[in-house]
Amino acid sequence: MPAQLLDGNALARQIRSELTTEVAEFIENNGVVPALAAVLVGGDPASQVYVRNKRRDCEEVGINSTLHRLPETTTQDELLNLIARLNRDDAIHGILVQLPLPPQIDSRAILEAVSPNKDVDAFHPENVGLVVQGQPRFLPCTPAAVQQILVRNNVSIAGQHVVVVGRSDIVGKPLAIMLAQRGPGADATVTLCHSRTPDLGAFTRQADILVAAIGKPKFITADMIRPGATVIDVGINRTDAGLVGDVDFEAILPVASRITPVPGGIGPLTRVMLLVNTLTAARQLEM
Ligand SMILES: Nc1nc2c(c(=O)[nH]1)N[C@@H](CN(C=O)c1ccc(C(=O)N[C@@H](CCC(=O)O)C(=O)O)cc1)CN2
Repeated sequence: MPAQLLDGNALARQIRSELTTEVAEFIENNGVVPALAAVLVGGDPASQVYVRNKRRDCEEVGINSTLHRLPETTTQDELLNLIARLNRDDAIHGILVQLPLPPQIDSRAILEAVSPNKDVDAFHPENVGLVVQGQPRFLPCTPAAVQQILVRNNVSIAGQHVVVVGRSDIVGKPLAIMLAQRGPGADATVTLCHSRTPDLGAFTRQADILVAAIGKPKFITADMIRPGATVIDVGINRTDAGLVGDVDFEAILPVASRITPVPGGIGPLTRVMLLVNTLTAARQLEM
């Protein structure tokens, strides 16, 4: 039997509908509309699509969004000035700086300049530290999307062996920590693999749940999957053949028990988690 598709689009729709109610209640109780400021530097076509979609999602659930579009030549100081202004603006609850930033800008310095209370991507070191300590203010969006797709599809995590391939600051590292935490949606045994892991297949074949977050098209092949495993594909690679994930979807379909598609898997849920964090930020700031 082919693997069950874990449909990120359908789940994202469901969570947006839940959020629409929660946002309306928040507005009624506080007389304030949650607001996200999106910062887009340069003309990267994919980033433009992601930001446009994030703003459309905001509109759907009743969150205000503003777009700060800066040219490719923006300097570090210009961007820092904008962020300082958004930090001070009481009408803004969440700040999103779309990555990647142009090479003249030190991304780390920019992400550290965002007020931790408005850091709805959870990239600020203070928020990373809180995630590590199991006391998150916000959960990072893509790792939270992976956790939600598992939890909401009743995939057992506790006691399962999760193998995460990819050690990025945005996905692999925080996800490994979140799934290994004590508590609901976690309690997994986690192995974090990366480009220097020898005999990667020997690790991935032990996975009850395999998460691919390497950024290489179709890198995970069918022989690397334990029959019956759940496969979560975080990759979004633009190739001549279109948008493909990090796993060889067609070949893995008959081997896995569940799999996320690309597109339509983790991507749309990542955007939903930004909405969740923006509402959380508004609740915390308007308390
Ligand atoms: N500030 C941030 N920058 C970036 C992040 C992030 O979480 N915060 N992650 C990625 C890009 N990203 C979010 O910004 C993102 C990528 C893709 C999708 C998505 O919905 N993908 C769709 C396909 C859309 C398409 O046609 O390209 C899907 O998978 O179905 C959402 C968010 C880097 N930057």
